Amino acid sequence: KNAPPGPRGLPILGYLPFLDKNAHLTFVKLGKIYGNVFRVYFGSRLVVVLNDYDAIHEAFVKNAEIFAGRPPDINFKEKPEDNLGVISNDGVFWKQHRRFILTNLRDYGVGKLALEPMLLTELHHFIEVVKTKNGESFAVKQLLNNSLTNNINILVTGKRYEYDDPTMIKMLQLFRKAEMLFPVLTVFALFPWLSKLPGADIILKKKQIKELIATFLSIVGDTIQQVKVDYKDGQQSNYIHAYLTERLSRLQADASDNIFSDEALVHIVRDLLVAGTETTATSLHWGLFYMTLNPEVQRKVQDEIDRVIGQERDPSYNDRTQLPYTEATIMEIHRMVSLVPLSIAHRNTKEVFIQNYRIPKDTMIIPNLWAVHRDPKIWGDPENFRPERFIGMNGQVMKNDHLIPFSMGKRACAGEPLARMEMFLYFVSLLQNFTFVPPDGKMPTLEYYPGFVRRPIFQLVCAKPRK
Ligand code: HEM
Repeated sequence: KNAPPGPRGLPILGYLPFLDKNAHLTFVKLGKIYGNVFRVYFGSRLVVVLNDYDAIHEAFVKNAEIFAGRPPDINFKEKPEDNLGVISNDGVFWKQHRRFILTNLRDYGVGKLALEPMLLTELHHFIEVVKTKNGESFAVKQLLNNSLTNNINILVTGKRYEYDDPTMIKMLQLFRKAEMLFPVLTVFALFPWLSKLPGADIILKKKQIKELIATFLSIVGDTIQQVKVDYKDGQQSNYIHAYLTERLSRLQADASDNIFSDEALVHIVRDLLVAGTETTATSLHWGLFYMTLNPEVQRKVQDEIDRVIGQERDPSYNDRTQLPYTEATIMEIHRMVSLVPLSIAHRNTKEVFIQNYRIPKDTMIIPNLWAVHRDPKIWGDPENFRPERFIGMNGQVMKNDHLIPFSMGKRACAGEPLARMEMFLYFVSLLQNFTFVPPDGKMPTLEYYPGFVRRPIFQLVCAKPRK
């Protein structure tokens, strides 16, 4: 009764055979037929899709506590002890770990000027390497991964790696393998039951995924062991040290408190490294394509940077109030990219009504962030790359609540302040130093691989030095 409407699927398979490999596009079409809260069946599992801003806001903000759950099986977990990370967990474990991550990142100066020197040091290394390309075309993603993984590594483990350090090389190989497996990992995130079918080992590369996860956890485990060597009681100089201190003080207060544990630490560090590298690196990758494709926008951003910062001084996060057009361009990149188009699935922990539809307890909830960012009712001309849409009459940045690349509510991206700082400093520094032109005379295409992160298929950029 009062269930959301939705298409009929096939027996057993549900709507699965009718989904585009980019499910967000299928959902936009279904939204036009069934409205912006509709249901589909993935196999026998009920899924409710929230397909516009109002529906997502009503669920994730107005009913934040109820929608803060995650489906228990979305993250390729075979045993309960595989579920010790922060991204795919919920309940008390998730709440306490999430709070600890947010407090820690804030304490290390994330989102504030205190973090800037660290980010700028890493950024200088990155810019110097881009300069060595001498205006020739090159694949930038690997380098972005190098640099952005260093930022999150310094915060979490206290370590920075040279780009040719064996640990860095090993980590980046894993990121590359993970990227290749994104399409199948997404299949498992949405249809976990498929992993139990005969043939999943081969067709869905289950074995490779298991190996990848095991190798990643083992590298993280080794790193934690190294970081522990110089740990002294009470130290908080990086996330791992702070975690050990917190665990100790909890145990002193209550010997049975096992929420903070050695095993959980490995999974959480893994989550932070993965979430903190791939996302910002891919957003910047797209950003450079949009600059290549829109030279007049690039010129305006560069003029603004030259006027406010000049060619010599490093950018500062404080400059953003003086760089409205640059800020607006970064916002437009986030909107066009919609990096995680279907975010990460949520679960409602109680029965609830959204837009008068009854959503039974424990339903898998998918917010279509892509649909919000391409909604013509909000943006008018959503297909056009037009930073001016974020500039008000007074020439200042005009925030728009409908821009939600980090999602909304209690589960919104825990790294948003870090990502915003990185996006600003890297983008400004890149355009201060280089002009991006079509590599080998070819315009980048905007095609992307299927998967929960929209990754461009085109790889090359060409960075012409400006000085
Ligand atoms: C442009 C960059 C980024 C984008 C677009 C992005 C986007 C997202 C989105 C859409 C989610 C899911 C939110 C939800 O479930 O409703 C998420 C979760 C998360 N992100 Fe990010 N993210 C970015 C960068 C980062 C960085 C740099 C970190 C590093 C700490 C990070 C850490 C996390 C974590 C830990 C979660 C899980 C939060 C939870 O489940 O409570 N992200 N992110």
